[in-house]
Order: sequence, then C-alpha cells, then structure tokens
Amino acid sequence: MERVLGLGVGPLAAGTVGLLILLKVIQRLRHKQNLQDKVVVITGASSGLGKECARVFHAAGARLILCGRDQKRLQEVVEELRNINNNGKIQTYIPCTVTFDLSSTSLVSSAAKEILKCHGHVDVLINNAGISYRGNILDTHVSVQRDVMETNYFGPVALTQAILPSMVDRRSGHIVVISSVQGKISIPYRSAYAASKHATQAYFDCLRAEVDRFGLQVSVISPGYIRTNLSINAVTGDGSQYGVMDKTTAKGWDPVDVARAVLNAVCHRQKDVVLAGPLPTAAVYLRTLWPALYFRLMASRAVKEQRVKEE
Ligand SMILES: NC(=O)C1=CN([C@@H]2O[C@H](COP(=O)(O)OP(=O)(O)OC[C@H]3O[C@@H](n4cnc5c(N)ncnc54)[C@H](OP(=O)(O)O)[C@@H]3O)[C@@H](O)[C@H]2O)C=CC1
Ligand SMILES: CCCCCCCCCCCCCCCC(=O)OCC(=O)COP(=O)(O)O
Repeated sequence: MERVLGLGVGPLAAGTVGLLILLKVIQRLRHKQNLQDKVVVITGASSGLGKECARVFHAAGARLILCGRDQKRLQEVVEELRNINNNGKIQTYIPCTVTFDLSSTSLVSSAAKEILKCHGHVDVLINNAGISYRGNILDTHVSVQRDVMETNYFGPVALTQAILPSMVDRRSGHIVVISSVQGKISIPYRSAYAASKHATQAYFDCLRAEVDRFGLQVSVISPGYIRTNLSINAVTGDGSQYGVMDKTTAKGWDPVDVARAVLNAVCHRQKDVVLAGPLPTAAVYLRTLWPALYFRLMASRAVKEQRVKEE
C-alpha cells in the first residue's frame, strides 16, 4: 500500500495538493473582476460599513449610486468622495444618490426605477443597509419582529427582485448581501435580528442557484462585530432606540477592513464569506457538528446576560 503506480503516496499527495493550489491561483487571477467604470449600488451608504464600501469602490473607479433614508447625510458622503485626490491614477466619478426607506416595498420599487435610470443598468448591487435589535422575546412586540424583518429581509429582497430582470437581460451582474455571523448562528436576545439574517442567507443561497445559468453572481458576506453605530441604532422590544455603544461593537473589526473584504469578494466572485475571529467561526462549526453543546452554551449565555441586566 506504500506505493501507488510506482510512486510513493507522500509525493503523489504533495503533487496533487500543489496542482490544486496552482489551479486555484490561476482561477483567481482569471476571474479577477475590474471595477473601473462599473455601476455599483450601495444601500445604507450614509454611515458605517456602507460608507466605507463607498470609499473603497469609489477608489477602484466604480460609478456609485448611494442609497439611504437621509439625503443630507448621503450628500455629505458624496462631497467627501468628490474631494478625494487620487492623483489621476484611476478615473473616478461623482456618485449619484437615491433616497428611500427600504422597509416600504412600494418605495423600493420606485427607487429601483430611479436607480436604473442613473446609468441604464447596475453591475453590482450591495445590499448593506440594516438595523439590529436588543430584546427578550417575552417582552418584544410582534410588530418589532416584523419591522426588523421588513428592513433587513424584505427590503433587500424587494430591491434585488426589482433590479434582477435587467441583470438577467444583460446576462451580467453581481448581487451582494451583508448578512452577519448571526445569519449562521443565533445568540440570545437577538431573535428579530438573527431571524432576519438567517432568512437573508437562505434567500440569497436560493437566488445564487437560480441565476447561475444566466451568469450572475451572488455573494453572502457574514461579518462578526464591526465598529459602527449598529448597536446605538438598534431597536428594542418596545420599538424604542437602544442607544448604547456595546463593548462588543466598539471592539469590533475596523469597517475599512470589512469594506476591503467586500471589494475582494466582488473581484474574486466569492460566494459565501465569513469575516469573524476564531471564536464566532468555531461557534458556526459547533452549531452544525455538535448542536447539543452549542444549545447548552447559548442557554448559559442567556442566563448570564439576564443576570447582568437585573443587577
Ligand atoms: N456593525 C456590526 O457589528 C455588524 C454589522 N453587520 C451588518 O452590516 C450592515 C451595515 O450596518 P452598520 O454599518 O454596522 O450599521 P449602521 O447603523 O452604521 O448603518 C446602517 C445603515 O443602514 C441604513 N438603514 C437603516 N435602516 C434603513 C431603512 N429602513 N431604509 C434604508 N436604509 C436604512 C442606515 O441609513 P440611514 O439611517 O441614513 O437611512 C445606515 O446607513 C447591516 O446589514 C448590519 O446588519 C453585520 C455584522 C456585524
Ligand atoms: C470548539 C469550541 C467552540 C466554542 C464556541 C463557543 C461559543 C461562543 C459563542 C460566540 C458567539 C459569537 C456571536 C457573534 C455575534 C456576531 O459577531 O454578530 C455580528 C453582528 O451582526 C453584530 O450585531 P449585534 O447587533 O448583535 O451587535
């Protein structure tokens, strides 16, 4: 058994691994997408990760369409990008803006028409906008569960479905969604948020399979904590704003690094990317490989967090 076809198993295995790595490198180089002049739509571009995505895609020469609810804040991002001096190395463009609330399906469909009018088509749609939630299920109004779902799930679904036919017609386009590690595992006191992100993961996995035959790409990005205002803007069980910068958020990844990873996912057509440290990544595997232990750990976490709240 030591020898296969006269070769040692060791050298054969090493040769196979080497060949696979070489093929992967060639595949990455061959598929590298250039973003110069590409039309890129970013929702939630007024702050946090969306604003950083605007910076990195702008620097790569993309023609941006920035979306959010607040025209003044979007215009501030446009002014900032307009004033960046890139020494003329890359042709950059002044972004367009489209203002709408993602939680209203009728507003989303008219906004999609406005988006398509800007440059006649969309090359990359980045569904980034979202809201988080803090609360105990026992004290949470069902209307809050629904509201989070409207923004985080039905909003991206409605926008994607409004843009999709034009991508199918052109046989070209890339749809990105910013999910979360919480799209893969649920943690206590995040029911509305984790449910919306799990639904997001499922929908965009289906979409990827269905549009593959038209040559369209779908990337689901699942970050861990990022240093943004997400926790401050989170909604609580009674619908009020949480308003606290959580330690986990404050100690999270730099949004610039996450935005660069999003750009990389688009350039290399990555399908599913988890951007988190070893513990959350291990938790994702544990949930699949040893669910009973994962559920036990989450139950203890729920008790501990409840105790802290009561103190
Ligand atoms: N920060 C983190 O730890 C993590 C964040 N994420 C995800 O990253 C994405 C970006 O969040 P982040 O940058 O962190 O948080 P921010 O709160 O900084 O940004 C959220 C953005 O979403 C927009 N938005 C919120 N609600 C709506 C709505 N109803 N209609 C239109 N736009 C809306 C906001 O724009 P405006 O208020 O101007 O309308 C804002 O630009 C979210 O999907 C989030 O779930 C994922 C993992 C970790
Ligand atoms: C083999 C050993 C495995 C050990 C696993 C231990 C389990 C540890 C649990 C870790 C849970 C990580 C949760 C990460 C959550 C996260 O990163 O969420 C990202 C967000 O979307 C943040 O949103 P939020 O509003 O919750 O701040």
